[in-house]
Amino acid sequence: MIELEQVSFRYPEGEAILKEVSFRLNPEERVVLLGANGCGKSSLLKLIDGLLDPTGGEIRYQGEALSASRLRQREFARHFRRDVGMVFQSPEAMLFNATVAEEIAYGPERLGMPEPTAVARRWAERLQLEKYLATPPYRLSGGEKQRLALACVLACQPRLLLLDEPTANLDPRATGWLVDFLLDQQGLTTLVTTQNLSLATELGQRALILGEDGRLLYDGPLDDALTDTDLLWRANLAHAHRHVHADGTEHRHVHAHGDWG
Ligand SMILES: Nc1ncnc2c1ncn2[C@@H]1O[C@H](COP(=O)(O)OP(=O)(O)OP(=O)(O)O)[C@@H](O)[C@H]1O
Repeated sequence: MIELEQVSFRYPEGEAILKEVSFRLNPEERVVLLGANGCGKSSLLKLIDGLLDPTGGEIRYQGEALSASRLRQREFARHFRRDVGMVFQSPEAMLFNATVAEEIAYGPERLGMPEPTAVARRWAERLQLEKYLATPPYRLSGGEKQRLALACVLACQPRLLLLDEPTANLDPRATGWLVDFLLDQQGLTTLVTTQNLSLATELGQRALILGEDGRLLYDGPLDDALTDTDLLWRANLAHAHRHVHADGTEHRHVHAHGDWG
């Protein structure tokens, strides 16, 4: 469905963020993207969403190279934008309409889907936002904004869904809803970033782990990655802390993030 070949990226005047990253997402795969803060996960999702252009290598969507110039071509842009949806880590970045109802209806309307107002109402209900339909998005709480951002993207029925830390602001009920929703979807490919390794297992079976040097450290079964302390340590996804015993002796424990036992 989407293929990255030796993709490198740097922001203008910045250091290299991603170095020769290659992988392929197959239709209906559920993949979790893991890595320490600042290693380039959000940048990678933005590259796949066509919002940034690689500085090296190539990204292909259904066999066609993705680039700024290709995305200026109306037919391709329409088809790509219809198929691919992304929810940003900071939901504010994508909320700009006057009301929640208009915000959710915006995407379906632009894509020419039938009855965008009814679609917006339905998604507001699913994400328990119906009482805010006439409210400006900026008045919502952090978790409500996150649910609204999800509603906006899901209402467009994407085939490839890119979610950047989608549960960071969500309470357990909304997190459970999202996990169940994603499990129930047929024909959907998902790439999700999370710092919560306990939740990761609910979001995918395959893990991509980015190292702090911008290279892909691991591509394989999530379960295997989560039991590989050395790998997690190298990716800075594990932490160590001291245990002091009653007799005064000490020793260090290594834990994966999200597992503070
Ligand atoms: N617009 C930008 N211009 C320049 N540098 C940027 C920009 N956006 C991000 N960066 C830098 O790129 C690096 C990777 O950022 P990115 O947001 O992709 O990391 P991340 O893995 O998603 O981090 P986190 O887990 O903290 O969300 C960081 O060092 C960041 O400071």
